Order: sequence, then structure tokens, then C-alpha cells
Amino acid sequence: MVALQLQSVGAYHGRKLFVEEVTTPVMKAGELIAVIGPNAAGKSTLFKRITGILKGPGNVHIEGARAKSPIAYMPQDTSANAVLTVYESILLARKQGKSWTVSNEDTRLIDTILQALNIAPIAFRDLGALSGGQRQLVSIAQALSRQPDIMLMDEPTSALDLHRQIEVLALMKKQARQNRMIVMIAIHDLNQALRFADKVLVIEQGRMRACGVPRDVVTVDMLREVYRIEARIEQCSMDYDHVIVDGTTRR
Ligand SMILES: Nc1ncnc2c1ncn2[C@@H]1O[C@H](COP(=O)(O)OP(=O)(O)OP(=O)(O)O)[C@@H](O)[C@H]1O
Repeated sequence: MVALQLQSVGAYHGRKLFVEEVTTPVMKAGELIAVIGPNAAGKSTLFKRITGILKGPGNVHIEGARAKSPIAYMPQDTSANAVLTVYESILLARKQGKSWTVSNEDTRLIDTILQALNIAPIAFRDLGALSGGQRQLVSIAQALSRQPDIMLMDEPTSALDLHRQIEVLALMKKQARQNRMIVMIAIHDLNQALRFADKVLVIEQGRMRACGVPRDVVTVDMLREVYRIEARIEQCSMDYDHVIVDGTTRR
């Protein structure tokens, strides 16, 4: 079973260290981890360091991975220039770094993903002709098609309507459990993080402020200090904690 731990991890843009000394608890197969923090805190930078796109000190320690390239990364920007259909783009993502022979297993998996994300009806549309939300769903499909051990998704639901946001986050939680993946999702919607995450990792000014179960991490004090908001945390009728914002504060 895969396990991931960040050990004193930092990340450079050019010569400047934008993320420093991130040491997490061990993240385990089956877990969904929400990565939260204000704009420019370093969430994307951290993801790019974990994937190896950016360099930096420390160690991204992975144990028990099944795949040779265990990480799939879904970037924040999902715009596409390629002249491909949705189906072709997912197949291409699946075949990245593998033999180009297309097997029944490949086509079956892609069909399952198209159904799960409710995008089968647009499977043969050109990528360039999709809406922003549709492009984001295709990007999720591409990442899922790689059947990774570790899935890093940078704001995967930012362009989706509320119904689709919940569908996608519930699907990712199920995928994490069923396929024994670690799923890390950078997300701004704290209520979605509280509802779906097993753990929440807070990044503030390039450093990890906290990582743990949502109830311990998303607190009134954290919201005041990190987000500069005055808020209450109350339980909704379904027992989920919910952030209710009363106002913003100045620094
Ligand atoms: N290519 C780059 N070159 C130089 N600096 C960069 C680059 N990309 C990001 N940065 C800087 O790194 C810092 C962290 O940015 P990052 O994109 O990781 O933040 P984030 O937490 O993902 O923010 P957001 O929530 O706004 O997406 C910011 O100060 C940003 O300006």
C-alpha cells in the first residue's frame, strides 16, 4: 500500500525558496487530503515540487507504490490547444510513458471514467469546443485514466457548478478508497474540505501551519489568523462541520 510523507520539503521558483520546511504526517492509501490556504500561499508550488516539476530541498518519501510513475498531477490551468477529441485526449493521457497498443482494458477503463464523470455525451467533441467546466472534467478524466498511486489535483472543482463539485469530490473520495490511492486536492471551498477530506493540510506563506483531521485544523482561530475572517463553525443537519462567515478583519 502506498504511503507518502513530505520531509522538510521546500520548493524554488528560480533561486527563491517559495515553500520551506514542509514536514507532514505519513499520508496513507485511501486518504483524501485537502490542501488549503490563501492565494499565493504556495499550494500549487508544493504540488509541483511533489511531482518533480520544481526543485527544492527535503525529501518526498514514497513507499509501496505499484506504478513506475506513481503520481498523476492535474494542474490548475486546464486550457487546451491540442486538436484532439475528449476521448483521444484521455487515451493519450492513459498511454503516456507506456506502449501505444490500445487494449480492451484501456477502452473499458476510459468508458468507466466517462460514465463516472457524466461526460460520455461529449466524448467525441473537440477539446477546443468545450466549456471551462467541461474542460476541467476532461482533465480529471485524464488524471484518473493513469490509475496513479498518488493523485495531486490543483483546484479541480473551481469551474464546476455545485452539483458537479459534489459529484467530483464524492467520486474522488470513493476512488481513493477503492483504488487505494492517496488523493491530495488543493481547494478554496473550506466547507467542501470539511465535508470530504480525511485530513486537511494548511499552507500559509510557504510553510505548513497544520495537518490533521478537519475538526482539529479548521478552527475559528485558524480562520482568523490565516484567512483574516471572523467565522463560526457549526454542525449542519447532516453532521458536517460548516464554516459560517460573519465578516473579514484587517491585518
Ligand atoms: N513561475 C513562477 N515564478 C516565480 N514565482 C512564482 C511562479 N509561480 C508562482 N510563483 C510565486 O510563488 C508563490 C506561491 O504561488 P502558488 O501558485 O504556489 O500559490 P497558491 O497557494 O497555489 O495560490 P492560489 O490559491 O492563488 O492558486 C506566489 O508568491 C507566486 O507569486
